[in-house]
Amino acid sequence: MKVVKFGGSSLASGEQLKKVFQIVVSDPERKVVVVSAPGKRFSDDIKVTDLLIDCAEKYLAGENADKLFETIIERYASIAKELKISLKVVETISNDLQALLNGDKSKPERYLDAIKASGEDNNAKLIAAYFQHCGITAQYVSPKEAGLIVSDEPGNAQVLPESYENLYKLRERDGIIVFPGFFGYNKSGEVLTFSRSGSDITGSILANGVKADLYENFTDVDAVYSVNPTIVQNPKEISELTYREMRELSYAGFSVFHDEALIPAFRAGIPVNVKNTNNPSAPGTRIVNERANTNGPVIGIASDKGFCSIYISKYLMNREIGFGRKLLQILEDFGLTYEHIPSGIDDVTVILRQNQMDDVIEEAITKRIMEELHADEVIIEHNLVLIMVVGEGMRHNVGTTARAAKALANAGVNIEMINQGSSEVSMMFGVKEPQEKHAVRALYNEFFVAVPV
Ligand SMILES: Nc1ncnc2c1ncn2[C@@H]1O[C@H](COP(=O)(O)OP(=O)(O)O)[C@@H](O)[C@H]1O
Ligand SMILES: N[C@@H](CC(=O)OP(=O)(O)O)C(=O)O
Repeated sequence: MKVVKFGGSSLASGEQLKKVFQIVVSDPERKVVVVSAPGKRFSDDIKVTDLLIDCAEKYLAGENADKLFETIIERYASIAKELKISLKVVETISNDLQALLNGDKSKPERYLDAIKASGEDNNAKLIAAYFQHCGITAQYVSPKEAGLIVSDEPGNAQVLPESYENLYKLRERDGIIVFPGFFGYNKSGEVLTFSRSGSDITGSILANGVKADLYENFTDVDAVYSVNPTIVQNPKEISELTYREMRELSYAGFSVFHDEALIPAFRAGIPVNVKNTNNPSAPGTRIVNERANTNGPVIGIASDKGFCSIYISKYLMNREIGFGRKLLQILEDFGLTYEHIPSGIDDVTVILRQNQMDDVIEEAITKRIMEELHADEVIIEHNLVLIMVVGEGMRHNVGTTARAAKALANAGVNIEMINQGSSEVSMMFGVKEPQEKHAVRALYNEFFVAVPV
């Protein structure tokens, strides 16, 4: 049995849905189909999820959102018209969304999650109707009915272990199951979404739950490329990579597959195959436990914006018991999560996602670190990009860091921070935002284009 997930780009129009149908029926093993909300039809288009967020925020602010509502319903209606299916399903979608928008707003985060989730939920209903219209046995299955239970964290839910046993029962159903991605229900029956792009996570959870032989993730590119194709033109395709490599690359910007979507499939030993809806005969990229071929130390280079660093120096920091704990306690008091902590003898840098910070928080943190930890210096820097150079081959290869650092130096890129050693399969460089593309291209050139020395 295979679980197949289609991303928003594969479901953006009726024409795309016809391809999806052909892909599903061409292989009888494709029994569970996980779907996102309609995505972008062209580069300046707006994803339905983004329209829904905008609409919900207008409702919360008491502003008029009639135009947005119409735009959302029109997305579903145009798909239904293109596919020549009954417009009754669109009427149901319209009524459901209106009821949700008029619902309880006393907990805005939960309200927002319910509206966001409706994008996938309604699309799954529409797609099940289309599959039935095409004459196959297909049914929409709600995550509630299937028992996909998640933690109580709006916009960032995590699957709870009991879900897997519940989902195993889906194996007994006849025909194709069309399952909405991106959300589950907490124990009290409230809707909660995963983080953005989280339909990949649903697919992986279902693959684990039904003990699938393969989790196929259909998107709009032929493969996972060794570098973001919007930064380097026609980059090298990756045919096979490990869960570990993919986890690190997707964490650091390979948006083609959600970083949290690896774990459920990995735990059940289910391989993942990233494929192209627009070119389904291409083999795509396989994500597996171990890979055989190691063509050089590096398999991919990823980069992600939006980080800041807190640099703290204090003479004899290395001898002070509890310094790290007290520092992290201060961050915890502000409800902040951190990403990395590279350190020296008398200095430590904490890297955080910048969107958690503002001027007031930064000032308060600096004050507490200076006063409570008696630091000599505290400097907060913004607009950092983290570049991750990843490859299992780095475990055995000497000199990869030197090659990377030299390539960056030759390209005139100033390295703000290096973190190497904690992970055996990656090294990380911090650079300033304007140097991102330049730095990524220099590294790509070193490891994939130039002849290695
Ligand atoms: N290394 C990479 N390999 C392939 N695609 C990448 C990579 N990094 C970023 N991407 C982007 O990810 C996109 C696919 O992800 P996404 O837009 O979320 O698709 P979907 O709509 O199928 O969920 C590609 O179109 C590409 O622009
Ligand atoms: N629609 C949701 C979830 C998702 O996975 O979407 P996509 O498959 O288009 O990345 C989002 O935009 O976040």
